[in-house]
Amino acid sequence: MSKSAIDAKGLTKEYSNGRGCRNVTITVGKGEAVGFLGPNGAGKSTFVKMLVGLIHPTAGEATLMSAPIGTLEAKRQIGYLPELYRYQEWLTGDEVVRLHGRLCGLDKQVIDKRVPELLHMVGVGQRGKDRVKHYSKGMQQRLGLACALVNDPAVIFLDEPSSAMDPVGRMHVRNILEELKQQGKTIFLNSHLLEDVEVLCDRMALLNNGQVLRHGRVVEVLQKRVCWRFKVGGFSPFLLSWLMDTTGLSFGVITDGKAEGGFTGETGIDDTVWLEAELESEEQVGWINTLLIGQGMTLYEVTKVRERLEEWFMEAVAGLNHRGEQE
Ligand SMILES: Nc1ncnc2c1ncn2[C@@H]1O[C@H](COP(=O)(O)OP(=O)(O)OP(=O)(O)O)[C@@H](O)[C@H]1O
Repeated sequence: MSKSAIDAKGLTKEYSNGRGCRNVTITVGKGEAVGFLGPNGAGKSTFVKMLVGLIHPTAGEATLMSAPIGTLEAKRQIGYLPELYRYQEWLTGDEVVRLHGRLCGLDKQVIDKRVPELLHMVGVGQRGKDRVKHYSKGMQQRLGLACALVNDPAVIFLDEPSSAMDPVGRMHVRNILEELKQQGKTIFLNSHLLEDVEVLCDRMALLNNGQVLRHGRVVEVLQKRVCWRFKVGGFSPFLLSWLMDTTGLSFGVITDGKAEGGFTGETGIDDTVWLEAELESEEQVGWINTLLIGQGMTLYEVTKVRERLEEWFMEAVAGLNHRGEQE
């Protein structure tokens, strides 16, 4: 039995206008969470639609829990929350989830037990008695999550699951996904919320113009660049250029409020600042400390700052020829 939940080889969908998703090869282990990132129009939804069997690939192949995509065997094992899907607005929330349960072939006893539990879990609760036409967009997304989970799937595909939600709703969804991951579910998350990907996902792939540009384990991607911050007193612009010349490193001065007592660079009214630099090794920290103290500065604090996924993303897509939705 394969250890991978998703195994795609050269999966391609070329729409008649030449857009879509090209030659994507990706393996996701059982119980792993993977984040699929990319600018608007990069091909994320297209890739997921192929995996869940909604559209046919024009080339390549893939399996889900060892079953070829598009087959009933594969579909039985997945849950799918499409992006901003509109549910039957004449039904109540409770009826919508029950309908999904029946479409999945669940027994009535299972549906009777599971639907109220799910509505409670996703935060729809008693609003499940209201018609969907009275739901906000965020509430519809909560309902969609309940629908996606009704068959207790092994692999869950979520396309921007909390894009219409307020911050409290987003945190709620993140907690639900963390809980599902702890239960051993495989999660495939398309998201622009990089913080969610950073917190939740083991691995990530970055798509641009339909192709995977970068991929890797989230911790490894984020550990490649490590910045250090030094809080120093007695600072002056002259010392900054001296420091850069001596070390050959580039130092930034943080003045945007992250530092206590920002450096104005003009009058030296407040000479306590945070200096930030990307270092090649931890050994350089001691060397810089010695240099700073040697120049008469007071060293208050040294901290390691991991790169955030958001910064990584901005850097990865900067300067790219991203076609997006343009001609
Ligand atoms: N049915 C279709 N026919 C033709 N082109 C399409 C179709 N669906 C999507 N596209 C195009 O394929 C490309 C990929 O679209 P897709 O929706 O997969 O991107 P995405 O990464 O999910 O974007 P977003 O982040 O905005 O949701 C886009 O250029 C889009 O315009």
